[in-house]
Amino acid sequence: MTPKDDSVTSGEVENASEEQMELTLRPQSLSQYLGQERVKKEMAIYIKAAKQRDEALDHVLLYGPPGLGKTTLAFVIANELEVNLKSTSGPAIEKAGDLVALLSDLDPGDVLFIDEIHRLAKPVEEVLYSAMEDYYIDIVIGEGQTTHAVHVPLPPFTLIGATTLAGQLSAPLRDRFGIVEHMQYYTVKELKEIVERSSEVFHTKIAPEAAIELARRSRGTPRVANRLLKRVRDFAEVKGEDTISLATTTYALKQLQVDDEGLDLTDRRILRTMIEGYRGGPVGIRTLAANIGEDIETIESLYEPYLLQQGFILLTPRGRVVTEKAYLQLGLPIPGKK
Ligand SMILES: Nc1ncnc2c1ncn2[C@@H]1O[C@H](COP(=O)(O)OP(=O)(O)OP(=O)(O)O)[C@@H](O)[C@H]1O
Ligand SMILES: [Mg+2]
Repeated sequence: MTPKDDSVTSGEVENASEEQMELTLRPQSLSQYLGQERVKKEMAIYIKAAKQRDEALDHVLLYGPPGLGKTTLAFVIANELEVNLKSTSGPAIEKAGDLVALLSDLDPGDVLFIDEIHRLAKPVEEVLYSAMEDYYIDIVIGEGQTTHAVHVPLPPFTLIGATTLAGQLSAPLRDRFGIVEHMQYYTVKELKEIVERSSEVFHTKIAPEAAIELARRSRGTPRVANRLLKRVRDFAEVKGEDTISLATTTYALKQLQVDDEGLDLTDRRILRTMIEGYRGGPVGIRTLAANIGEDIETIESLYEPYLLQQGFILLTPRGRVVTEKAYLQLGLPIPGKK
């Protein structure tokens, strides 16, 4: 089996139909946006203050693992500010000129959303510094003898940057965000509400205990919860159930190879490789990535944070090590214990 086959709980968007699903399910306002209570409370205050002063909201950096709702929140913020949002991503802005075009097209107070902001090209990032700090850009036009600098003033705007790897952001860029919000994994209770809201949107019914089970096994991630819900709904439909039951949910999750802690094949492969190949670690990220055939960024942004948060692995100065909980989860004997 290739690593891509087990993407059922990966946080990344799989295809166009999933993107469509996300659009339909996306909350529009802060009140519809479930969970992330601390982030919401802070943002509500900053948004209100900016509106009262009739100023652009300070620049916002949203960071956290994939599928936790960073893009969704950026759109919600723009809605709440009652401004337009232009959306792009780090790798999509190839030249400084592309950024200038985007920025000069904004109306005062508008939001520019840059996803994967840690992947901006350096020259583009440098242009962003003065744009963020003082709302202007200096660009050089022409070649050789005819070059001259042009000073382009910009409308006051809000940059919302999203990243799964805040550690890869340069200090000067990071420092220019007045508001930095760390997105947390959702609680089971919050995910249950998300599952219930999504099933309403899908016009399906789900038993409360089935919703809890899905929530428990969704790696704290709304995108995963929605995706599992969709698959479980298929199983229920084929069985002719009109309300998704707990039994069908458990059965479907088993077929999808999602275990009782919400770990998928890749999670388990990571733990197994560390245990069987490296006596539980420490293992460096490169070694691990090469062994399981995933790229480093995916392991660092997607798999590792959840395994850490759930206490299956620990980070030590010499690399990651597995904990006893990992042995127990895989049903393997703990070394040195009878
Ligand atoms: N707070 C929430 N309440 C309800 N649904 C949510 C919430 N956050 C996210 N979702 C759902 O999860 C989906 C994924 O969220 P989103 O695309 O915003 O994640 P992301 O953090 O931007 O992920 P990535 O890092 O991969 O870009 C959304 O389409 C939405 O349906
Ligand atoms: Mg996103």
